[in-house]
Amino acid sequence: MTQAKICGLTTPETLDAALAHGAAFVGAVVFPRSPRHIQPLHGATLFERARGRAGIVAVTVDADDALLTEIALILKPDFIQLHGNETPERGQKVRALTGAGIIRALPVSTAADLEAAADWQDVADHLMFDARPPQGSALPGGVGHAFDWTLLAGRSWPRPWFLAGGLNPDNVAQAISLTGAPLVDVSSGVESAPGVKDDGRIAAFMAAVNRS
Ligand SMILES: O=C(O)c1ccccc1N[C@@H]1O[C@H](COP(=O)(O)O)[C@@H](O)[C@H]1O
Repeated sequence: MTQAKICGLTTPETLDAALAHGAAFVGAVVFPRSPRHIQPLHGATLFERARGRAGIVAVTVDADDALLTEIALILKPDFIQLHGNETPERGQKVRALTGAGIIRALPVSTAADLEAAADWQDVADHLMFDARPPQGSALPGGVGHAFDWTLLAGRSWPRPWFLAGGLNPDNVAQAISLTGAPLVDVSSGVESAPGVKDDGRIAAFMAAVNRS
């Protein structure tokens, strides 16, 4: 059965909705340019209710050691999601520095982009295939952009993997059926406006995943 991560949660109500509907992972985005940005201290208070009920993921973009240390000590995530230009060597260092598991987001627009997965097989606990954002995008993720899911059809990967990018309650069942994704990740597709999560859309997304 496919499991889901609901990302970019910023309120107790929407975090509770994600947990109540069975999200296996919940994400806090620590990236000031994002409309979903949360300070580690605020995130620690908010996400404590999820501890032991879902994997807590801190989404970071080329974060420096000082920020990663703050996240590790204060938010205490189960996983750090690397969503920037981090190398596998940097991934090893982030694991050692934070003690958290590693989710590596890989931007995809063509079949060649999938080859980067091999570089991460000894470093990442989970891979995440996310759409490469359109040129000029202010964010490397969370923009509701999808890639050609058929690129993943029939492929297998050395690590459990997430499908991300442009998923929503109306298309997630088709995305799972085409790709066989064991894990899916969503942010803007369960919002009513950028950064504003919607309980009803979270419920509908989870229902579609749970039916798949
Ligand atoms: O959500 C963000 O604001 C964000 C910022 C910086 C890096 C990653 C971000 N989000 C990640 O992107 C995926 C896909 O987003 P969407 O569903 O297409 O909106 C999201 O789930 C996060 O993991």
